[in-house]
Amino acid sequence: MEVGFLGLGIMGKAMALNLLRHGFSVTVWNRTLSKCEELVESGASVEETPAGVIKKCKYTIAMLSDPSAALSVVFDKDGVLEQMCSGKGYIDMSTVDAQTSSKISEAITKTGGCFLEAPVSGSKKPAEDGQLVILAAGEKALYEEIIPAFDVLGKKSFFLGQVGNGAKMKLVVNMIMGSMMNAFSEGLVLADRSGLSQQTLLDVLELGAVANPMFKLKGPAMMKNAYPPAFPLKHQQKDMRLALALGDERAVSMPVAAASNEAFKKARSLGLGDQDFSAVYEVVKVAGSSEES
Ligand SMILES: NC(=O)C1=CN([C@@H]2O[C@H](COP(=O)(O)OP(=O)(O)OC[C@H]3O[C@@H](n4cnc5c(N)ncnc54)[C@H](OP(=O)(O)O)[C@@H]3O)[C@@H](O)[C@H]2O)C=CC1
Ligand SMILES: O=CCCC(=O)O
Repeated sequence: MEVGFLGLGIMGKAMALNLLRHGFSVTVWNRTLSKCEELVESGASVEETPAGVIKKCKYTIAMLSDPSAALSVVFDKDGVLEQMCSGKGYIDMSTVDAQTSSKISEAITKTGGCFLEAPVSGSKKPAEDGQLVILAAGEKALYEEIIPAFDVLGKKSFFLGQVGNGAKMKLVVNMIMGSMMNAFSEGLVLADRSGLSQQTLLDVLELGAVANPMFKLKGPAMMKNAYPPAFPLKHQQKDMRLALALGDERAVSMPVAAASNEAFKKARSLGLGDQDFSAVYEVVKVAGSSEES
């Protein structure tokens, strides 16, 4: 199967490499074209524009940073729309809001092409290992056609109905995850300031009802103040912001998420946006220092 791939960041690179490893013929494009080199060494072809990729491939996947990037790659000069037509499918796996996804869907559909949104749960390692959870919505026929690629990229795919439902599901999941990361950070600080071993806290958490892969994976690095980026903090803050906007729309009060968003914003303002989202721990630590015992 031949697929195009737009966006070779942390996730896109891992996903495109995975497709290549599984025998897919992959044509890539990235805004910073030099990032395509590693993919070429692994057998990918390169095009110089998103339009070039669309022209060449029946199916094109995008994995871009945020709504503005997702829109720009579709609507700008040399973008997706210039070559989109009947018989082609566009699958946007970026995390965006439902409005962005619907705008892209409408434009693609007007050309006769098919659209699927398919954001993912799971980070750098699951992307490398083909263990993502795919939250698809949009054109069911395209979903069925692209399943061979989803089977390589993920351990489970959900089809959630109309465009927007995948985006919303992803934002709800990441809103919960961002709030959990803040609560976890507060717990690490509280344990430390109470004279408890943080490692013992991790061991206790691991055995109880709140055990989860995120605490287990991130905890040891956080204890060493290390935040190698798997999920950049700036993207987690974008997801909190978009989830809060969804809450505004639906009149859902989300004080925990709102407070977590503030902590992520503060972390960004301190220059931690490109670190892993667990770097919010730095903000929680400082906030926890304001009253000395
Ligand atoms: N990292 C993670 O754990 C996960 C991330 N996601 C989501 O996946 C998406 C990608 O994340 P990730 O790979 O981590 O992000 P990165 O920041 O590593 O990569 C972002 C990609 O978007 C491209 N890009 C940014 N702005 C533009 C623009 N204006 N025009 C064209 N291309 C642009 C970048 O190009 P360039 O190289 O030129 O900067 C790069 O290819 C995001 O929506 C994120 O929320 C979802 C699940 C997990
Ligand atoms: O959007 C990023 C999600 C990261 C994860 O699910 O671990």
